[in-house]
Amino acid sequence: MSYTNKRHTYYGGITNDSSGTFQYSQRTNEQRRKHVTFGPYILGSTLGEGEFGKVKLGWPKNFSNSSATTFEFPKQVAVKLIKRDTISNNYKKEVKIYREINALKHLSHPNIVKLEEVLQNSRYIGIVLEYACGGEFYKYIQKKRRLKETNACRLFSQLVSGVYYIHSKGLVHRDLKLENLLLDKNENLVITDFGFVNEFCSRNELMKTSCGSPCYAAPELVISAEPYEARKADIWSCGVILYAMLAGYLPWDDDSNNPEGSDIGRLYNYINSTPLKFPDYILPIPRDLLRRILVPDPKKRMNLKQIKKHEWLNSHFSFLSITPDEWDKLHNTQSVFRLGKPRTRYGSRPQSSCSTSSIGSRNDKRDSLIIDSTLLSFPAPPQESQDHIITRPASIASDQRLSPIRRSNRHNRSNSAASVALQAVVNADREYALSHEQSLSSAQNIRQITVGNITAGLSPPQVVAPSDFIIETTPIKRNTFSGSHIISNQEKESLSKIQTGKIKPNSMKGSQNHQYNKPKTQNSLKSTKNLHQSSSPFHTKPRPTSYHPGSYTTPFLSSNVLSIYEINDKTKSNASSQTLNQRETSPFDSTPYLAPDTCITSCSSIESSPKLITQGSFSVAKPSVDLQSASGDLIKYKGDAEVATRIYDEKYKQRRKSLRYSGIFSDISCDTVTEETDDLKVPESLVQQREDRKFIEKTKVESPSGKNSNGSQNAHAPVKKNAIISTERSLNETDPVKKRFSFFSLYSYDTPKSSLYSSMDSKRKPSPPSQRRTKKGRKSCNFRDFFDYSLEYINVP
Ligand SMILES: Nc1ncnc2c1ncn2[C@@H]1O[C@H](COP(=O)(O)OP(=O)(O)OP(=O)(O)O)[C@@H](O)[C@H]1O
Repeated sequence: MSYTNKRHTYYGGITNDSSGTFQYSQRTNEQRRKHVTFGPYILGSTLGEGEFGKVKLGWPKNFSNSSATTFEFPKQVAVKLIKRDTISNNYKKEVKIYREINALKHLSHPNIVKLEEVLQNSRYIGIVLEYACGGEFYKYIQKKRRLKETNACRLFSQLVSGVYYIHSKGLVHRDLKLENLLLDKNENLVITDFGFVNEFCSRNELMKTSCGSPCYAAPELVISAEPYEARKADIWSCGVILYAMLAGYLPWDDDSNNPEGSDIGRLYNYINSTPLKFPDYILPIPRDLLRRILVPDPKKRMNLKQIKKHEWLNSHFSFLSITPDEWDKLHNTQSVFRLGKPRTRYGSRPQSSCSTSSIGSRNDKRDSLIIDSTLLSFPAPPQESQDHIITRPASIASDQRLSPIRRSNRHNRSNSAASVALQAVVNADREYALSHEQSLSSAQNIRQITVGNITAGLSPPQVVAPSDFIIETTPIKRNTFSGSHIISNQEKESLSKIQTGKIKPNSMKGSQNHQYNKPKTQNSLKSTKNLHQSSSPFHTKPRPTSYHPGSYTTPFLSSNVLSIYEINDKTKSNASSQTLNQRETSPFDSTPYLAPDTCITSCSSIESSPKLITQGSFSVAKPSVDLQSASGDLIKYKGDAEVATRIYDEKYKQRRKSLRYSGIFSDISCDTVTEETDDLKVPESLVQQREDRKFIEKTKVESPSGKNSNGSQNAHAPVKKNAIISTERSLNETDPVKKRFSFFSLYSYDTPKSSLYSSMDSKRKPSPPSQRRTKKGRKSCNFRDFFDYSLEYINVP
């Protein structure tokens, strides 16, 4: 059965002939004219649609095949196009974009989506991201109904490694969920959507802004008005994701008093009071891990360090023991340390970059560490990202909720696509089981076979791009029950080779570590099956979605939750009495005070071609103002004569050449937070910034004009208003103001259905930047202003 995945269609002159081999066909000028371009990229099919607009597949305009005999695939990217006018009046959206870009520039990890660059023209901002061709993770689970333990273990390890890395940088994701996970061509997990990212700055610093989706949000975000430990909230979300991987549905959705999950307060009370339940097929060891992660009390919840050491993840111990510093160094040494795709029955080589790998691993045999030489041959810059704001859900009909088919390609949080999809799978299962009560066991087998066949049929063409050569560092031999891969000595050697200097994963003793007596996979599965059989047909599976935002009805907040916030509002001091609405309007609100490094140059001409606005590092200087301009926003490709405008300073160019696979540059001042005990240390630079802030604040109080009591110019005045801007912003984060109401940040800011927001929006009419000040005196501004401030900041000598 042939398989054409339209989503990943490459229109750049490749034809797929009947024999399954790709050929390069000469593009005529006529064909070229049809191409829509954005800066140096030709845009292809729409990969998805989100809050900010479409995400398009892209590839370099001026790609030329260097080899006459073989075809090399151009590097594909995902271009997230954001219409400037959709964000110009929406500060929250501005902030999300800002956060996302800034965060991604500091993250360089194989399981975190990579920001290539950011371009803009007069109409669009384009965030160019690494293309995760494996598709959306929730669809992957949906296709498989639930993941095998080995596969779930592998993917969860990657999630943990990625999240640990994020935390090590002093950041927290705050919106981890299935919808924000993608897969790369090797079926590795890719964490995306850093729109809610924030920094936690110091040990146990608590956050005030609740983010994330209700299904994945830690209970403390909802049922308590206290600031929360953001890393622990991320860990909760990881637990929910793991549960969904293993069970095929989300936990805590069987409250008969709240069958639709429409009362969020009740749901979270239910979570707090009801022990976690597991379907029979989840085995004791992963159960144990889940029980320790999904603990409502964040203080009792496992931290990532403990999770990494859990028995269930022993087979991935070596991978998990690679420290954030080591990841950074690995990337800085021009070597790429990538995870290989689990072997499929079609062979071990990776799929072409044009293909999708979301079909899933068939064998789950490999989790080897691989040096992907293709990556060495491509100069690649920083990283990507995405944003998510959850739209205030409309109440959807139950039939809609059950539909596995999304109405459109639109990535609509209001329907919590992952939840809906998972629910549909489970419902289908249930229906099936009901209609085949007497022969459930055999029916299940048949279903499995059917799924297997479909999967096989859908497998993409097996094309080996010459550049897809992978060096597997060692033959894989397993000695664990799950078939998970353990790094062998040979691998260790290879690993050490690519690590220059003293880089050595701090612990490579994984192979000795997981020889505990777990049952063999087959047995496990067998026993699972038996259990499943025995429990059917009376086994009532919990519904797959306790909470998808689409299920909320109008009073989506339970009164008890609401009252907490009302009380908080009343008790706010004068200084902190600004309403939530007002707080929400500031683009600086809860924005990380990491020095902004995004350079948006003002577009003087209406029609200007996209310009590079992100340069990969906080220390990169502002691009020259006299940016070239050429015609065209999203323009039809007019042939080679058209020169794409792309701004690099020479220094940046050099860096991009010398560094592969990441936006982590050697001169980045983004410290790695290392763990001492169970908690992470604060980066020194952050401590310093905090001290500076305190000093500046003190100075401002003493003398607003920047002069000290002696009338002389304050010694720190040269730190300039830029630092003060940063200070003001970050001070806001540390205000002793009570936590802002959780759900306001969960829903879109301008959805007409949101009555809560409609009133806010009316108060949020933008005024000229110079006039805009919140009650706290923080200056707020539009997107352009916002980045201008960023520029000022980074230009401080
Ligand atoms: N790097 C990528 N590779 C492949 N597909 C992607 C990539 N980034 C985004 N997509 C696709 O585009 C869809 C929408 O992207 P994204 O989630 O980033 O948009 P968004 O504006 O943040 O919207 P939302 O907040 O509603 O999710 C995703 O669901 C995914 O299918």
